[in-house]
Amino acid sequence: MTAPALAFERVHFSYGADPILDGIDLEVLAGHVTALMGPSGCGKSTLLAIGAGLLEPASGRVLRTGRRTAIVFQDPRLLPWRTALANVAFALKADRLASAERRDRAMAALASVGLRGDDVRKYPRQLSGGMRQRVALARALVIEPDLLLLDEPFGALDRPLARQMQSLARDHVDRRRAAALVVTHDPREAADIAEHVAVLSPAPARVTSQRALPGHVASRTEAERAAAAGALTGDAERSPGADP
Ligand SMILES: Nc1ncnc2c1ncn2[C@@H]1O[C@H](COP(=O)(O)OP(=O)(O)OP(=O)(O)O)[C@@H](O)[C@H]1O
Repeated sequence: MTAPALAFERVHFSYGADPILDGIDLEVLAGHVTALMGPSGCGKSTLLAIGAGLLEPASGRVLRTGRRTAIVFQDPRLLPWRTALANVAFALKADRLASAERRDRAMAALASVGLRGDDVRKYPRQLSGGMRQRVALARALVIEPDLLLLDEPFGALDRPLARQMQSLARDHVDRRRAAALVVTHDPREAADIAEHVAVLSPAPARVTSQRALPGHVASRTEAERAAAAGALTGDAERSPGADP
């Protein structure tokens, strides 16, 4: 039995008087990627922020078993006054490493997302949107998180690069037996990266379906991926409030 690395139990949340989450029950398992889907504005980013401890639920519980959580937002949120290298190295600040060690790890994380040479010394404003997003992923992975929360982080990237970044996140989950919760609108992306998929209803959101996809993503055949994407599209269409 795989243990949950993150569990939401009857989580409710409102922004002021607007109820957004209406009793979310969801488990994110160690060693697995869980895709989170649902219509725009239903509360997916809000749920991720609660999972990261950035927002407090109005009621319900959030259980986290790992020590380290990293989150990558839709927009990269880099520190504009630091270079790409310094942004990534800064994430290791709490680790009390020698500065040369911090720098080496940050360089390795940047190399893994394809940033090398002069680019690592550039400031965020000097990088393309896709490069900034890759720096944000490097900053998340460099701390070797037990829990990785990704809010559509590959949207700004072209398809081959997006796939490369997905597989980096996937490798991290497999290597470290980390857990990942990944927001996506794309059933095909979910079928390519996830073991589990949860679909939320429009706000105030509940989990309307949860589906385990067949096998490990690495051994999933093209036909299985296509079938899973088709089933997920069906789930989304049957979700209450979905466009007819
Ligand atoms: N800080 C905030 N204050 C007030 N309302 C907010 C705030 N952040 C988000 N909302 C509202 O809460 C609802 C859920 O937003 P959220 O960003 O969590 O949805 P989402 O499912 O991630 O959307 P999308 O798929 O479009 O990114 C939306 O109606 C949004 O306008």
